[in-house]
Amino acid sequence: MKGAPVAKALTERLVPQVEALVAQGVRPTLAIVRVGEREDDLSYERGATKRADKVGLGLRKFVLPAECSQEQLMHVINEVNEDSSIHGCLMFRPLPKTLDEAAACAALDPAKDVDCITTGSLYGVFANRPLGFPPCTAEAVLELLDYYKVPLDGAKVTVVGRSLVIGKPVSMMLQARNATVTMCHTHTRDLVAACKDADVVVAAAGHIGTVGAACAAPQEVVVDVGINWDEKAGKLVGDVDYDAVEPVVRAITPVPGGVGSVTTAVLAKHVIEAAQRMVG
Ligand SMILES: Nc1nc(=O)c2c([nH]1)NC[C@@H]1CN(c3ccc(C(=O)N[C@@H](CCC(=O)O)C(=O)O)cc3)C=[N+]21
Repeated sequence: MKGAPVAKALTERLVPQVEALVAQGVRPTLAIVRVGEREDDLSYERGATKRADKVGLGLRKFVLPAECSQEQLMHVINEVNEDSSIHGCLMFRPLPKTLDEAAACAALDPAKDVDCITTGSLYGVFANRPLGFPPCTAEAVLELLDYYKVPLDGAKVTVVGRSLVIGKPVSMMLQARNATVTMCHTHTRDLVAACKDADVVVAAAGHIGTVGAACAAPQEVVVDVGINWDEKAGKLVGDVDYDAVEPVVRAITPVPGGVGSVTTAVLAKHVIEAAQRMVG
């Protein structure tokens, strides 16, 4: 299951919406806030930049060194908040450990929160109410499954990983679609059994090789959300051992070229919606 056709279908719907806003004198604009040079952040930034070009979004990049102070970061977030030509903000996470991530997230104007980093938006996801936007990556997982007509109602879905960025919210969103969700993590006793028994496995652990050959079964649809830098191979890889799992399972997403490309399309969709709401 490649991401490109899903992203293309989404993008095609977005272009006329951007044109309509531009005709009203508003160019929907995304601010990217990046601290440091993490490979997964840089990958997202490359993808988002290409997507912004395709869709016709404005893009403003705010880059700080990994050793920056909390004050410098807060200053940037404030600048994003105050600038009325910016409609949405994506701040890459995790931030370096020296920074207070929760305080930085809380400082963003909720109206510009296109990736669900503020508490109100998160509440919306957990309460299944349309407040703000869900995380782009979590929504991308659902867009991808819908595009490829993978049934969710009553399906057994195993989510591997419990982060606030992806594992927890995607679990809530799958549950809202009436899936029976099993959340697995580092202390799960039998990850292999939880995966082998599932109709859908969402791998979002953030570690290379979390889902290996032993987890694969013929009925499984595997969505690999991981973006890891493989030092040995010198390339980006997911959480799933693709070569070992792919021959066994019903379907699987590649990395790169899977969820990531859909994520950038969802991000563009959110920025446009944020701009539409601000125009009124
Ligand atoms: N607040 C926050 N939310 C995130 O969702 C988040 C984050 N921080 N930090 C970094 C990771 C990583 N991530 C990616 C998303 C898309 C691509 C993407 O578009 N990938 C292209 C390839 C782009 C390239 O590498 O040239 C693809 O898979 O085809 C990559 C990585 C989201 N993350």
